[in-house]
Amino acid sequence: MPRWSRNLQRWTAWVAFASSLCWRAGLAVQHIADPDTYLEQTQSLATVDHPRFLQQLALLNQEAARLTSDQLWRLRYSNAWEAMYENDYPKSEALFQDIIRHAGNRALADKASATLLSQLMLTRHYPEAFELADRLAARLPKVADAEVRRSMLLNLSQSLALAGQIDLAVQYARVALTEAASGKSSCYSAASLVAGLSLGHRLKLDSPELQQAIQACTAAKVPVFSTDLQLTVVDLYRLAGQPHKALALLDRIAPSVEADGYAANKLEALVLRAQALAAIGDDDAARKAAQAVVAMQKTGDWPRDAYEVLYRIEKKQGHTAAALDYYEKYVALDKAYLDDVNVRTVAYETVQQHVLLQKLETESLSRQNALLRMRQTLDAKTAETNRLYLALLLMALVSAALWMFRLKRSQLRFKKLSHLDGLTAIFNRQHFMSEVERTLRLLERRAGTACLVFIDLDHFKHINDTYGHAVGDDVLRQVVVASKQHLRPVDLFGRLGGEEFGILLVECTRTQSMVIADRIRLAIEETRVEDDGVVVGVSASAGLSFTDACGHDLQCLCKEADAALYRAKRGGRNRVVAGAEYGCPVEA
Ligand SMILES: Nc1nc2c(ncn2[C@@H]2O[C@H](COP(=O)(O)OP(=O)(O)OP(=O)(O)O)[C@@H](O)[C@H]2O)c(=O)[nH]1
Repeated sequence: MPRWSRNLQRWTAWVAFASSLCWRAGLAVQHIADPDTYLEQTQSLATVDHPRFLQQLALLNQEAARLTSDQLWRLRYSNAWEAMYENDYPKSEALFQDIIRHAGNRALADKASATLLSQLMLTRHYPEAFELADRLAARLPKVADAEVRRSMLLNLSQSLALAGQIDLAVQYARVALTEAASGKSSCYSAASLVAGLSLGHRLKLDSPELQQAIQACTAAKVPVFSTDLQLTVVDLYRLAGQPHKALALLDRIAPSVEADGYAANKLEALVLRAQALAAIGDDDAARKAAQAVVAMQKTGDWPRDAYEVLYRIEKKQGHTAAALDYYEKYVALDKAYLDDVNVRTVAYETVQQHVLLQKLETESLSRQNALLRMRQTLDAKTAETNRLYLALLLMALVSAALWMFRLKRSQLRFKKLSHLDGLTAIFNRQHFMSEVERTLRLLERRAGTACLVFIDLDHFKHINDTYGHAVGDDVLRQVVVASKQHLRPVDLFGRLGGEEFGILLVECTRTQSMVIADRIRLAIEETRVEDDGVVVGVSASAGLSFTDACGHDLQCLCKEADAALYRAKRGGRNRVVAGAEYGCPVEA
């Protein structure tokens, strides 16, 4: 079994370690003159000089009142890191979450997210870890800070490798390696790449990635990582069935393992030694090494592999009871390991399904929104079209009403014109007669009186013949104007034809009618029309008939008025003659 796959705790521990080492170590600062520098310098001491880190952190917490809001958030990050270091995971998680949600400092929130991811993996909170990994992966393209990016890339690589996503894990590690700016960061990134390849069973003794990582970590003087990579080589010898080479290398790096004082490497070296010794048949030495491992740690992957070595040795030597005891212990720890692998895989798959579902829901929601927006646009367009139709309808209605109004007006005008004489604009014969008839009917009902007057211009032919037809027309118009001046609105006035006119004087006695008719005659006589300096005059004869003689019979009235007119002409013209009173015409 490759060492990376059996050793989650070991890997997560050094990823966190690598993340913390990213912070530049500087000179010691004894007092807080510049809080920004002091904060940065304190965090850089976290792994290189932990007691001093604690001392400075305490001072910073004492002086918290002097810090700005942003400095307080950075102090909170150091407090969270310390809580994580002390295995107070609930406290560190609460602090990291608070920074992620409320710090308002994007770079600090990203840094906290990356560190929290490493903690969630370490504490086996896989669903939360993979959800956070998903968010970090989405956030990664927007992260500009090189150190925060590397921390995110390393943690993503680790968590994805442990979820069985080797391709992605290797890809993230390669990106981190490409972006590595310093010797140390090259070492961490190259080591991460080796870890990913090893977990995916893709690492060989001659893999260039392994040589590159060893060189990078040796050059950068990161002994813990150099030793760790040498242990990887030992493991590859073991897997390749070369236990002697494995033991030789273990002997060579033993001083470094001791000098580093890194417990995980010590345990790893012991397990590998036990396995190699067992492989060459040195059971006693193998037993001793394996027992040293279980003495140091009771649970986890190292004791599991140690128990396996012990079980095989006891079995080989026929110590059935001891073999069974070790076997049970080995199986229990192996089951725990396999369970953990399953939990990781299921957690990763569940998170991916959840993310997919969320994406689908978001897509479906955005589709619904688009549909809603289209519907709203359509509704707005329909409303606009309806308004347009309404406006058009209104315009059509107004136009129709206007057209009808004009039609009616012109109809009325035509009707009025059809009632009038074209030359003089008084009633024409037909309308005059019908109006006289209607008025007589009204008068008859209330026993009113009326006088019908027929007027005929004298020798009008002579005027036409002498001065022309146009002068004759002028004379006709002037005669009408002069006559109208002696009529009331209630009286009816019409042109009966040629130079002949009719008047109905309403509610007039015989005497009053005679007076009015004579005034009209005089007015006509006084009418003058000028033509090229020549003054043209005219006279008229009139015949009257009365309702007191004819009753309200139009025919009788016409006949009597006509007869009276005839008599006026015969009598010498330019005069008014009344119709018979009981048949006797009276001459005015
Ligand atoms: N200028 C003009 N002349 C008209 C019009 N209508 C009829 N006349 C003329 O009026 C004249 C009427 O002539 P007559 O019927 O002989 O009557 P008169 O000449 O007036 O003679 P007495 O009625 O007997 O006095 C004719 O010459 C017609 O041509 C018109 O609208 N305009």
